[in-house]
Amino acid sequence: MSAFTLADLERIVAGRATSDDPSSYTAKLVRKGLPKTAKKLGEEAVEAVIAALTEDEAGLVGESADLLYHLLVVLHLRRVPLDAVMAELERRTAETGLEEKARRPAEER
Ligand SMILES: N=c1c2ncn([C@@H]3O[C@H](COP(=O)(O)OP(=O)(O)OP(=O)(O)O)[C@@H](O)[C@H]3O)c2ncn1[C@@H]1O[C@H](COP(=O)(O)O)[C@@H](O)[C@H]1O
Repeated sequence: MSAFTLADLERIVAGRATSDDPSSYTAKLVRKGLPKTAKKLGEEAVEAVIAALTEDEAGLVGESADLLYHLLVVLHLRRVPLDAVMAELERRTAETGLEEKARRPAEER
């Protein structure tokens, strides 16, 4: 399992957002502003849907990575911390009572 988390990528995006490094795609995207970045997120979502229906696992993994990255850039531009999204997911899971079960190792369930 990868040790890399969305929180790691959120920190990197925040750092690169104001970078003057011409190679930074994040800085380029952030400079375009929220409307263009949100539109790009929508395009990436459509590409992920198409990949889910027509591509192999590697294709879907690639499009999913693009989608999550662009979502993080939109959240950054809206100044919404990823943690707020995770807290909402946690709140919903707590309502189902499945949270404890998910945290316990499979053999204990
Ligand atoms: N995870 C990503 C990531 N996923 C997708 N992309 C970029 O998103 C773009 C999407 O590809 P498209 O073909 O749809 O778009 P494009 O034609 O390249 O660009 P547009 O002109 O259409 O916007 C590609 O250029 C990808 O490089 C990403 N760019 C950066 N990151 C990560 O963000 C961090 C900071 O990156 P930099 O800002 O580039 O330093 C690093 O950890 C990177 O790995």
